[in-house]
Amino acid sequence: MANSKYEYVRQFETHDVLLPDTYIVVRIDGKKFHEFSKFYDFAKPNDERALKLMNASAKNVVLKYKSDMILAFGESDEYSFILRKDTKLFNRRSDKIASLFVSLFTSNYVALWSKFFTDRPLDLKHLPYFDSRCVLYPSLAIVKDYLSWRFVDTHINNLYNTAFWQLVLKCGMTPQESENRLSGTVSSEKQEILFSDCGINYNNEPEMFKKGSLVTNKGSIIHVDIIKEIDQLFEGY
Ligand SMILES: Nc1nc2c(ncn2[C@@H]2O[C@H](COP(=O)(O)OP(=O)(O)OP(=O)(O)O)[C@@H](O)[C@H]2O)c(=O)[nH]1
Ligand SMILES: [Mg+2]
Repeated sequence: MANSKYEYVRQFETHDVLLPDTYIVVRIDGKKFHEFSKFYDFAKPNDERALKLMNASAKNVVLKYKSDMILAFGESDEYSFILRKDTKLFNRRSDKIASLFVSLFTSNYVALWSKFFTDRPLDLKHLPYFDSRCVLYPSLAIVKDYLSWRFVDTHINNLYNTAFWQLVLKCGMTPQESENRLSGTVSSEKQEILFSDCGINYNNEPEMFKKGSLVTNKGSIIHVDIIKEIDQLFEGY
């Protein structure tokens, strides 16, 4: 197309190119999923259908960009996609990567919804949407700490939420009473409360709830102890 006198406005576009030779993590997070999960009556604290839908959507993102991907990890309404430090994807433009990942994820989430929520169609006034950001990590050691952070977060949140909701749903406590019961307790005490008050052995809870979900760059979805496996997961990167 011929240049027009308006062409100069292009100069105002900035391209935020991510530093070379640096690991890129794209993290997406459900917007207002507290409300969204309430509207669609997600099971508390973990809805298996919702988590599997997140995993299936993430798997399709991983497979689309598998040669650039090391792995992805998800819990609750969030997913992190960890890219190779030498990726040249979209010339390492941050806006492109963040926006394409989150729109591909969201379109998959919507398209696959009915496969997991078989008797609850999506309501046009309550559609899912996600935010997205690219974060750079300069060394493999820090990338490992990043993944370990998300894994430990999964564990801490899940233990608290499991104990909190079991005390409410099984023991008939009010949310305030349940919060008071758990206030100031460490992990082992929460597990003990779960066992003594609710008859639940935390070790027997589903692996996906306790450990989150990891998508390998071949598209397998696994639930592993990230801290134990951390070096193996990043071997060769
Ligand atoms: N019941 C239920 N709720 C879930 C599940 N997964 C995610 N959620 C909800 O999603 C929220 C995710 O946390 P946040 O991302 O901090 O909250 P948010 O409402 O999405 O807020 P923003 O991300 O800031 O928009 C949780 O606090 C829960 O309320 C689930 O499996 N079951
Ligand atoms: Mg959220």
